[in-house]
Amino acid sequence: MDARKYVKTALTIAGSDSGGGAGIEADLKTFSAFGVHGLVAIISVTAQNTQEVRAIYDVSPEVVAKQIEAVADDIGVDAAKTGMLSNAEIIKAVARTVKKYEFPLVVDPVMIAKSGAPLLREDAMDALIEYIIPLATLVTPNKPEAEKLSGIKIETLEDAKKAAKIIVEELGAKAAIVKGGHLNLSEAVDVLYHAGKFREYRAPFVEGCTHGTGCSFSAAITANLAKGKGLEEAIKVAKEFITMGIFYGARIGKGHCPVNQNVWIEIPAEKWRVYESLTKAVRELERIGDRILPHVPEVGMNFVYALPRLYARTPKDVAGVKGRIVRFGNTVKAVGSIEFGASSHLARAVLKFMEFYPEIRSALNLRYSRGLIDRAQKNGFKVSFYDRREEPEEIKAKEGATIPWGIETAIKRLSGRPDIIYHLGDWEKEAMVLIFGESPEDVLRKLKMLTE
Ligand SMILES: Cc1ncc(COP(=O)(O)OP(=O)(O)O)c(N)n1
Ligand SMILES: Cc1ncsc1CCOP(=O)(O)O
Repeated sequence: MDARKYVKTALTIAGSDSGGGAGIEADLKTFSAFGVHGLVAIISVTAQNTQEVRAIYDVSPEVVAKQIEAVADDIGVDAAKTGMLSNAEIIKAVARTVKKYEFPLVVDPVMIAKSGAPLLREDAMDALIEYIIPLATLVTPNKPEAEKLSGIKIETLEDAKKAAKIIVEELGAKAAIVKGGHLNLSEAVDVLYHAGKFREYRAPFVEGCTHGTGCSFSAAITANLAKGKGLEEAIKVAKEFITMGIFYGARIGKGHCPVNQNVWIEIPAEKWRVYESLTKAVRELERIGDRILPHVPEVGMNFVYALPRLYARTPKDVAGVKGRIVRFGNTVKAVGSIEFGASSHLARAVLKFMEFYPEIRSALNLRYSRGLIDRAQKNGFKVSFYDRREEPEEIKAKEGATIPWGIETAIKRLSGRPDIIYHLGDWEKEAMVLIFGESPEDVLRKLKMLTE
């Protein structure tokens, strides 16, 4: 078996961003997120952070060409992209060199950094149009870049379509996608012109981090082309990837924070870890069910585990037992499967707790009894409580607000992190004890100490 054919490679010909948000660094992280081996030809070193570009030092055109040849001749390139190309001499060297190979080439016509610094010299624009655009499988300009390339003003979606068509039919690219991030529409709409047809890609505008979006989007398309996807499918995946990367952006630095490329693999990986760990813990709970039985509330129990704090925002990001855990003969039993979004009450309790203590991601509920609280205190657990009768009217009036209010009240009442929070109930509300821990195993450990 020749395992080499299963490893796909993508080459980025671009500048380095010392802040790790855009350029080569964003491209490599994106390639990795798609399981593609990344190759590089660095054209420029920038001293850059989230606020500014402090210096630019271009590599010689000869060394740029040598980098491309070195990797293409030995390793092979399944797809490539260009980013910052900086000057006309580098542009000509890149064009001369890539022409010798047959890989698909995605061109992100980088001109100006988000911080406002020019990354393409004024006099290099003509060279970009003359030498690079005609070699492009796809060009991925944003609005200002598309305006420069096409020579038309873009205000509407129709203008974006015209610009994409000009880039293909007049400048010679095979396809062009004009990104709608700057278009003041209610959605982020990108317009592709390819094989004589238009196609729109839509995604909701999300609040988040945008430094490196152009680089990461074009790198995601390149990685998917390297994996053998067709152009339109590669763009569709890249659009999902970038929307997620912006939403879960890495909030670092004081300026434009960068896209989070890791999220594409980290959320699915963390979801699996959460699922596995909770499944094991629920099985163990069922195994020791006879001693849990007296503590099962009338409404049943749940056992939850949230994604890490960066990704835990709503109950959908918290796994729990569908249908809860109930009394079953002389033991307890999970009614349904473990699913994200299966819990409402406990999920909201954990999400609120994580705002104060992000490491506390798991919880379980029991029927309140004075005995349990006494045992908790004897075991050295930190215990706090809230009184539903003290709940302010405006919180009562808001759907789903009682539990977060109660958890916050109980946390603030205590100095230090509680292990257990209880409340004594109210009219038609059962008194309840909530055990919190870093993981389901941690919660189980506390539960075992309480119920021995
Ligand atoms: C080295 C380097 N290359 C490209 C850029 C552009 O990145 P950014 O300013 O975030 O713009 P988009 O990539 O989002 O279009 C850069 N800053 N540095
Ligand atoms: C009613 C209730 N109140 C606190 S925990 C609990 C039971 C579990 O509820 P959910 O399944 O919504 O987490």
